[in-house]
Amino acid sequence: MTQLAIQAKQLSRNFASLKAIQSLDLEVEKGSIYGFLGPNGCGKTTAIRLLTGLLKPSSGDINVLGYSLPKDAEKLRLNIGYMTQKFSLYDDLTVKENLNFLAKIYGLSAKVQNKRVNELLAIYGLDQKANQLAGSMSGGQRQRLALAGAIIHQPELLFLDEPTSAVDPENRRDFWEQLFDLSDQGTTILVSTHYMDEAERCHKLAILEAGIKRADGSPQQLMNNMNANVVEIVADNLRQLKQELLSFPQVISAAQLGARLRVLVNNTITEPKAFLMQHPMINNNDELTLVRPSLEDVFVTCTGEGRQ
Ligand SMILES: Nc1ncnc2c1ncn2[C@@H]1O[C@H](COP(=O)(O)OP(=O)(O)OP(=O)(O)O)[C@@H](O)[C@H]1O
Repeated sequence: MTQLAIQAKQLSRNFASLKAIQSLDLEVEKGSIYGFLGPNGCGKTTAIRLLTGLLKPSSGDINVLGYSLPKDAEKLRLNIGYMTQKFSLYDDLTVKENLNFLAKIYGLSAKVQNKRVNELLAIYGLDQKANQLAGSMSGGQRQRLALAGAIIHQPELLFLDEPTSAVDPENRRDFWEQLFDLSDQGTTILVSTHYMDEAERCHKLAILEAGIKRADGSPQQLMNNMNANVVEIVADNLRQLKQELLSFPQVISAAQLGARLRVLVNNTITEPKAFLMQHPMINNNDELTLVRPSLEDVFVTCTGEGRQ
């Protein structure tokens, strides 16, 4: 039987009349990397704060690592790590002082603290920067320090809220390698993102929109279960063609990618290429190819992002 690190049932949180999270059901398996994918304001941070016990739900049940929240939030605290969007670092402390400070907060003994801090400085390539003020470091270095701080006490479960928003693609790639290392060592990771490529790296993910879970599963399951087929068209006058195609109710979205138009056609249409060929703006010389769906296509089909 799969063991769950996180289970939430019918979880909701309102801020006055705003429904930030609505009836969220969630299951995160131990040892997995689980993603929350969604645009700004969809409720990712609110969901994470509920699951860490920092915020009380308006209704619903939460169980994290066997603790019932919000009742057992204090007991849960030592078993989780939380890297916030703003990387909660002390800019006027050095790299090493930041880690030592966090080690003390988590109650590490002096001997363990020294060993753990040196180990983390080495793992995250910060040993040469140990005495530099955190405030003077680059985005990538700050991110690595924030991660080191979040796992100083070797938590079983790690929450990361948009951890790569402030770093370049190379640092993002390296950061994900570090997450896979932690996952291999048994840490369960819940990470929020608005990047499709990051979501694709997760074992499973939930797509959130306006506080509602629109879909969940592994990236492959989500792509297999999509309710649309994807056709790429190479033709003249793609901008006008796009507008024309969007007037068909069967066309979920059309997006220009350089010289191609990527069109999502509802799968109630069994022959999507033949269906599109009927349009007077498409002629026999134009190239129409049925292509594999991407996670972005899934996102577009299950949220309101499509028809614009
Ligand atoms: N403490 C609060 N008081 C009132 N409204 C809040 C509070 N916290 C969040 N919200 C609102 O709840 C909604 C969800 O916000 P949340 O920060 O969870 O989204 P998000 O997906 O994490 O977005 P972002 O990536 O921009 O942080 C937003 O409309 C936000 O304004």
